[in-house]
Order: sequence, then C-alpha cells, then structure tokens
Amino acid sequence: METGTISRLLQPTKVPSSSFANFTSSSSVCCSQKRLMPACHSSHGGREINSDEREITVLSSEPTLKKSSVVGGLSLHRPVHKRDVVGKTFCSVGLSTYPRSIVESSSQTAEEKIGVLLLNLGGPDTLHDVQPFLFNLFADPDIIRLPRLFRFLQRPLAQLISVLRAPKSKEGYAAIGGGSPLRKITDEQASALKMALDTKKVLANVYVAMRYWHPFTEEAVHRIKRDGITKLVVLPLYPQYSISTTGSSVRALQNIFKEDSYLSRLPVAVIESWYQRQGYIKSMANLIEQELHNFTKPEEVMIFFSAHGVPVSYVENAGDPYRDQMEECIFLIMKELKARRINNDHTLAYQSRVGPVQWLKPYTDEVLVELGQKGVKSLLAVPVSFVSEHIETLEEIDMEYKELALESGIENWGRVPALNCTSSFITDLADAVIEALPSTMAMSTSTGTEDPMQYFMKMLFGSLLAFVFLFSPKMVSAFKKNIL
Ligand SMILES: C=CC1=C(C)c2cc3[nH]c(cc4nc(cc5[nH]c(cc1n2)c(C)c5CCC(=O)O)C(CCC(=O)O)=C4C)c(C)c3C=C
Ligand SMILES: [Fe+2]
Repeated sequence: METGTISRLLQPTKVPSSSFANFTSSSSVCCSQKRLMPACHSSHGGREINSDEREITVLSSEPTLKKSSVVGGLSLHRPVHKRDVVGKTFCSVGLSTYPRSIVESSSQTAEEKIGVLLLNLGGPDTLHDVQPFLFNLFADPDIIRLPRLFRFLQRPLAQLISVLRAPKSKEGYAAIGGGSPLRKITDEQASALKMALDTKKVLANVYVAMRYWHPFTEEAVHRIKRDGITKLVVLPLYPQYSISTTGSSVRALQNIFKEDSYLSRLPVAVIESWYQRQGYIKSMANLIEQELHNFTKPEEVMIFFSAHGVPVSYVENAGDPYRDQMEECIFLIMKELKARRINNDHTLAYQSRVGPVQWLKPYTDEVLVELGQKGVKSLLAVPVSFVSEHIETLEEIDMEYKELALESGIENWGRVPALNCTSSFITDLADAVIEALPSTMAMSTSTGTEDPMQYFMKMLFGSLLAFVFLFSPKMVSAFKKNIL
C-alpha cells in the first residue's frame, strides 16, 4: 500500500457498501453441551442509514428516550445524539439500557432458544495463513474504501497489498509465537459468557463469527440455523463502533440474513457499541489501578491510552463515530479513576497505521518520543480499542513501542493487560445481552425470494398511486413554482 495511486483510491465514500468474505468454518459453545469449559485468564486477563431503515423508539432507564432502528432487519441500539465532554456533538451508537421491569418480563420461555453471536476480526492461526488472512482483510470494502467506479479493482488490489505486506506481518506474528491468539481467546470469552448467562438463569448458545479468518461469519450462521435459535443478540467484541470493525462485521451479517427466509424472520438485536457501560469502565479502571501498583512511584506515572487508529477520512468524511467514542471512553475511565483518588496525567494516541493515507493523530510512536524528550520517566500503556491480547498488544506495544520509549528516555515501562476473560467484564457483557433481549426484532420479510406475481402487483399499484399523486393539479403547480 505504499503508492500514491492507492492513496488516491482510498478516499472514502459516504455510504459503506456490503462486503463478502470467504466462509469455511465456525465455533460455538452450545448450551446443550455438558463439557468442561476451557480455562480463562480470569485474573487478567457514520454508520450509513440504509434507505430501508425504519425507526422505532425503545424505553430507556435513562431520562432521554433512545432511538433504535431497523437496518436490513437488524435492530440496532443507539442513544440519541448528545454532547460529549469537550462540547462536540457526537453520534454515540450504543446499547440502550432498559428498565428492570422490561428485563424481568423477558424471562425465558421453554420453547425459546437464545443465541448470542460474538463478532470479532479473526487472525491467522499459522504463518502460512498470514497472506490469505491479509487478502480477506484488504478485500473488504470497509477496510479499503474504493469509489464505486473502482470497485472492480478491490480484489486484485487486495491480492497485491496482501502479498506486499505479508513479509512484515509474518515477522510480527512469528515474534508472538507464529500466529494470532485471537481465536483461542475469543472462544474462551464465548465459554465464559455462556457460563455468566447460565448463572443469571439465561440459557444461551454462544457463537463466534470472525470477519477475516476462521471461524467465518457464514459458518456461525449455519450453526445458528442448525440449532434452531429463536432469538439472537449480536455482540461485537469492539467497545467502540467503527465502520471498519463493527460496521463491516454487521454488514457481512446483514448480507447473509437478507438472503435467507429463516434468518430474515429471526428476532435479532445488535449491540453496536458498549464502551460507556459501567461494568466495562470499572473493569478497565481495575486493571489500570492494579498495574499502577507495580511502579515505585505510582502517582508519577503517565497513563498512556493507545487505541488502534483508523484513516482520518473515516471520521471526517464518512461519519465514523470512532474517535468521539474513544475520547468519551477515555474520559469515563479517567472519571472512574478520579473517583478512586487516582489523579495521574493521561494521554491518548493512535497506533497501527497502515499505508500512505493520514490516520487519526497523534500517532503513538511520535507521542512516545515527545514524552521522553519532555522528561516523562514512567509510563503505563493501556490498549483501549480491543478486549483481547493480539498482535498489536503483544508485538507492537510490548516490543516495538517499549523499545522506542526506553530509547526516548522513559525509564519505567508498564502495560495493562487486555481484558480477555476478566470476570467483572464478562459479567457485564452478560448483562448487556440480557438488556438487549427484549428489543430483538424480526428482520424484514423481503428475502429476495418474493413471489413474482406479488412483486408485479405491488409495482403496478405503486406506479398508479405515484401517477395520481404526481399529476394532481396541486403537485404540478408546486413543481412549476420550484423549478421556475
Ligand atoms: C478497534 C480495533 C481495530 C480497528 C479500528 C482496525 C482498523 C484497521 N485495521 C487495518 C489493518 C490491519 N489490521 C490488522 C490486524 C488487526 N486489527 C485489529 C483491530 C482493529 N483494526 C485486530 C484485532 C487485528 C488482528 C490482530 C491479530 O492478533 O491477529 C492487520 C494485520 C496485522 C498487521 O499486518 O499489522 C492489518 C493489516 C486497517 C487498514 C484498518 C482500518 C481501516
Ligand atoms: Fe486492524
């Protein structure tokens, strides 16, 4: 991706398009299975509005009413726009919370089979998988956003970029043991979530759908159908919403759902983002507090939040709420720490940029050097955009950034572990699922398999109505007035 031509092609269009992946296998944790759960590291651990979008209002325990919408039949939860801490308007797409009465009235019936679908990015299991994994990633129009006219170039470009990037990526994966730990950790999170739901008397199957590597979304969906799930909660494992992560995964799911008559009728709720949940904020604050104790002078440590970046154009041209949500998330974590009398300095920077375009600033590597030059001696890195250990925590932060920081004059380095299966965090995810259950909604019935006669009749009546409406004398005069 190191060429100017590609950089020009990477300009985002306002409306993210549908995307497809190669599908092969999936994993789930079935509530009927009586096997031992894998061990968890419990101690450590924008969006475009489609034309077919309908709006509904759901009850909220907060003073404002929340709006929920049905996009391609999936019910999405987001609070109405509000002002963030620095006074900017942000579009917070997130989980609505529900009054206790609604949660209680949604107690599970005998015939109900609840499914929870965890969405994640996926990572190569072996070094051999790295190039095909990168191909899937770059072939996603939500990752490389070509103008519609150039979409035919998406796959050849993905092939080229994946081949060019593979050697560098392979080095990274080799340094962390020869593959990504994502699949194992996500499976463990699925098991832990299933157990947390069981404890709360909600029997559910938990499925994992990865966007770019095994188990792919289609296989997870196949299992959901096979198990006869009657209600589904979709939970992306990204606290903050980005077009490139949750947006892409949900779109992949929508594409599968709208082609299938069973899935299009299945009541579904999508939890679009959950960075503002108290359980998540408190779990992050716990990890930071614990890690600060490892320094000899904890109060002098700079808390350094490092988030995965996205190209600036996503936020500034395509309406991605990612940066606003990230800033609000950091504000909430710091507020929680202050309530615990932890008043350390903090800063936020963005890591992992790829290619020649501008990414969100400030860049992590540049800020580390600046802090070293300014005389900061102790620094605690906090990965904040992702809830599992992965290549960017284990290699980029623990190796590259640590080395850079020490070279730049920082003497004491620490890193907060990813949440992984931290029990307070998993319990909060279980609560998020339970709160979302009452608002599951059936997908629209248009499955692409509509009866041709029905379609013809609809078109005929539609055209007649439009004709009558458009050529009514009132409309004609209004039209003339506006044009002349
Ligand atoms: C919130 C998290 C993430 C955002 C936002 C995101 C955007 C984004 N990523 C790339 C390019 C790459 N990402 C890669 C791996 C990767 N990315 C995330 C998370 C976010 N990405 C994860 C969890 C992983 C998997 C890590 C693992 O352990 O396997 C890679 C491959 C690794 C590498 O070569 O660096 C690339 C490439 C873009 C272009 C982008 C936004 C447009
Ligand atoms: Fe990424």
